[in-house]
Amino acid sequence: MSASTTSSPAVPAIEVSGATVRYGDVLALDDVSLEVAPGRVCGLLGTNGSGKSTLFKTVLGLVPADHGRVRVLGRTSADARRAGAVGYVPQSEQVDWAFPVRVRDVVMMGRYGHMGRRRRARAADREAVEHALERTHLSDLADRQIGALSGGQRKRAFVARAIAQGAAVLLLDEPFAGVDKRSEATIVELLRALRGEGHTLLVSTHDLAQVPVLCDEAVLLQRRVIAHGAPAEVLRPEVLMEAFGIHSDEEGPVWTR
Ligand SMILES: Nc1ncnc2c1ncn2[C@@H]1O[C@H](COP(=O)(O)OP(=O)(O)OP(=O)(O)O)[C@@H](O)[C@H]1O
Repeated sequence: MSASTTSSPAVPAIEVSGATVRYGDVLALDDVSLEVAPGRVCGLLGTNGSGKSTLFKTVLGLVPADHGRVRVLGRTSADARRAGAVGYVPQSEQVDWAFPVRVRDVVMMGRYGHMGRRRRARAADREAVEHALERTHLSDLADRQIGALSGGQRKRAFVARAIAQGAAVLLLDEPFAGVDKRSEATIVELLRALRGEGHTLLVSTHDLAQVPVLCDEAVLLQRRVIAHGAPAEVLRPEVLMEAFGIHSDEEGPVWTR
């Protein structure tokens, strides 16, 4: 399935300009500006609490910015969500895994925007769900309760939901956290395929070794944007050391705080 909402290359897929977000006294984002062009994969890097999830929620319009402007494919966040143009894979901690729902039902949620008010699934919706389950290698687990899956399988179920939605812009909050190497490889392969189909991806990760493999560009966030550019530029040891106190060893970059 190719990206369902296309746009002129001149219109950024994601545009955040001067966004400041507070939770009470906590300043989570401070004057953040970021543009991601359509069809690009952008890695979002930062230590715990640096504002990555807040940035996703701001792009989705779930957390309001005190100042600044957010556009997704030239639309407001609310319009982009209504049009199904933006899909979200949340962090695992943000999901209630005890909620009694089957994997197939989770993936079907991605189709809600395509259904009428009564949310009656049509053949096209069922086909999209089966296709997404196949692409994420979850067809055999489709009738299981979501809470009865492994961490990696759960992640894949949410990626499947975003695929079924057909969103042009996908926001993935730590898709590799807590997944084994096999699920990680499946997810990387999928994300690359989605990129090849013209989707735009913003992917947060603590796995720095994954960034040059997957991403066209990377952003270092520490409440503010510290650096944004090609992975090789952003992952330079001196930039990481200055921003986060990260050093490299023979296995790649290592977070030290
Ligand atoms: N609902 C909330 N209420 C109050 N403070 C919050 C809330 N959500 C996040 N914060 C605070 O905002 C800051 C940014 O949090 P955020 O979750 O965006 O960071 P993150 O980079 O996604 O972190 P992690 O890597 O641990 O997921 C942190 O100081 C956090 O404690």
